[in-house]
Amino acid sequence: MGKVVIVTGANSGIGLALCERLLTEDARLRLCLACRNMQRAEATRAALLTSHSGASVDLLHLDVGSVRSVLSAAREVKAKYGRIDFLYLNAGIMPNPTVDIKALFRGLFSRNVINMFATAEGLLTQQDSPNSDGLQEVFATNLFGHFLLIRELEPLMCQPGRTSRLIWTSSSNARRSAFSIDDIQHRHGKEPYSSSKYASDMLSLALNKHKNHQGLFSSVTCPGLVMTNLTFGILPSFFWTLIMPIMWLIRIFTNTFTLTPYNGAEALHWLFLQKPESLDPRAKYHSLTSGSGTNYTEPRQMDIDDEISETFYSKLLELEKAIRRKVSERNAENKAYQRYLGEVE
Ligand SMILES: NC(=O)C1=CN([C@@H]2O[C@H](COP(=O)(O)OP(=O)(O)OC[C@H]3O[C@@H](n4cnc5c(N)ncnc54)[C@H](OP(=O)(O)O)[C@@H]3O)[C@@H](O)[C@H]2O)C=CC1
Ligand SMILES: CC(C)=CCC[C@@H](C)[C@H]1CC[C@H]2C3=C(CC[C@]12C)[C@@]1(C)CCC(=O)C[C@@H]1CC3
Repeated sequence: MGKVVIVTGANSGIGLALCERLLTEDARLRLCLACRNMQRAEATRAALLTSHSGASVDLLHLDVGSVRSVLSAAREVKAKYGRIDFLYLNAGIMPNPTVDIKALFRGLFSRNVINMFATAEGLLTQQDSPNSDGLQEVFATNLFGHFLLIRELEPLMCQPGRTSRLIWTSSSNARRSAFSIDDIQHRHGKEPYSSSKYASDMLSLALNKHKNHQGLFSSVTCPGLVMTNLTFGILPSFFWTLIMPIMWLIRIFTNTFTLTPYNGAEALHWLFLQKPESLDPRAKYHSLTSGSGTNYTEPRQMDIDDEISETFYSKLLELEKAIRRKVSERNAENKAYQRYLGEVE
């Protein structure tokens, strides 16, 4: 049987390019597109089948930012597949971004310019708010929903005699100083995106420590700067049109400007071809594109403290317990209400 690969956020950008690349790599793949918008997912499936006729492409309804949706999607996966070879944790959001234009101009004339373009350090802030589960939206989508999905699918991914892989789409914007262990959801700061991506780096390390002996391996990737819906949302479209030639020029000097989703998916695709035992759990695998347009993958060490990563993992397990309690209370209330309706009717 072909490998089972699930990709979250598969209907656009890097996720979609990855699906294209995986189907080209392995025609026997059983690919599952996990998306929140089924209309867009259907269109994506049709497009993939046009270029890869005969491929096996399933759809899964998953809003990774909603606890209820994650639990129901996980039930569907468990009923449908006997195994999962790869789970790509790719869906992500950056709501209400603001670019500090002054800092951008200052940065342009400083020695830090390359680092600024590679990481957006000091340039970007976002506004976040709580969702209907009471979790901060960015944390819920970029991190916690994926964590809950992993927890739900652990029985399928930790089977004797088999290995399963988790591959996160992190970012060069992930920064230790944006994350606080006392505010893991980033309720009080202005860099929820950076915090959530740093959180995924730490979680990956902790998962390797706790799950490698059960055959579950986790890796972190950075796609570089890619022009997708997410990045187009950062600045007005006329601005992007104006600076696009400059972006292609900068790319000659900055290998992190991968720019196209195909290039950005390089490390995600490369990891698909590697044996998990050969990978470094402390490395982030970067998609890079040289000035001449050649794609390659390079591991770079992550700035993570083992103790904080362990504390973070414990905090996530605690939060999971609290959320599950809330869900079962909500279910009990709903059942009681349904019973009451049945009695009065
Ligand atoms: N573009 C870049 O430069 C970089 C991107 N990344 C990361 O790459 C990943 C992919 O983003 P990218 O391709 O750039 O951007 P896109 O906006 O094109 O893709 C994001 C995908 O995530 C999906 N998504 C968002 N929220 C949810 C949700 N609640 N449930 C399910 N799916 C959801 C989107 O679905 P929908 O179409 O319904 O919105 C979309 O398919 C993200 O994690 C992002 O943080 C990392 C570094 C750089
Ligand atoms: C003159 C010129 C080229 C201006 C563009 C400035 C900024 C809009 C970009 C510079 C670095 C970029 C960047 C990202 C978004 C756009 C920039 C801030 C990301 C934050 C996008 C999402 C990520 O995960 C990482 C990217 C790092 C670099």
